[in-house]
Amino acid sequence: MSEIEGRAGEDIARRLNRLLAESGQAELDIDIATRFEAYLDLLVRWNARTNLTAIRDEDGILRRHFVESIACAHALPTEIRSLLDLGSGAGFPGIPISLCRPELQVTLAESQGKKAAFLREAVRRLEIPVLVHGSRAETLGRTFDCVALRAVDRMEDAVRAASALVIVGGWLAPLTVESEYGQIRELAGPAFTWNRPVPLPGGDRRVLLLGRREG
Ligand SMILES: C[S@@+](CC[C@H](N)C(=O)[O-])C[C@H]1O[C@@H](n2cnc3c(N)ncnc32)[C@H](O)[C@@H]1O
Repeated sequence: MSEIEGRAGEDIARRLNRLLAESGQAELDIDIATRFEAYLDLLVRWNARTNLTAIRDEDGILRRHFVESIACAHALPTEIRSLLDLGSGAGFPGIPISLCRPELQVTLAESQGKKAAFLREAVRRLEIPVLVHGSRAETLGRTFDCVALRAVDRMEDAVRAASALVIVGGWLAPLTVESEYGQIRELAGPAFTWNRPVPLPGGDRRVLLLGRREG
């Protein structure tokens, strides 16, 4: 077993905490880290027969999906109470956010039926207070304190849809690459003012953008 795959005898919860420490983040309480282990197990098993995420190996999922989503969870404003993950796919970043920020009412919007079925099963197994909306986010009929989005195809449509679902005084939170900052600002429009981008772990100039809706 290579160093990248994990140290011999190291369980997933400990491996996740080691990766978090290596990326400068606080380690998770062992009960939360163990729930991430259950999530990983479910995801890998479903992904073997349903195309939930192109990243299929445990180490890739831990590094690319879990560590980045956990960093996002801790960087989101503390005052928010409701959060929508628009285009959640296999649950990123919404499920890690719910595990790390249990005070939040999290909604996952995912329009593909198989992915939404996976999300419902994950929410049931992990016993997290998360609502799964198995349709397009635009049909939700309500707004949120924060709308996060990550790797959603057709960025123009996604950013416009996400912007419209943020309450006045709330936050638009795209996880993206630094080079897309200008385009996202433009798409969100003049109602938003933007904080300095928050660097995300893992390289590739990945950032969390935080735009506050002023009107
Ligand atoms: C490439 S996946 C990314 C998933 C996840 N956010 C991630 O970072 O791994 C994008 C997902 O967004 C979903 N999607 C795109 N637009 C959507 C919308 N308006 N409402 C709900 N789901 C949407 C697609 O069905 C797809 O599963």
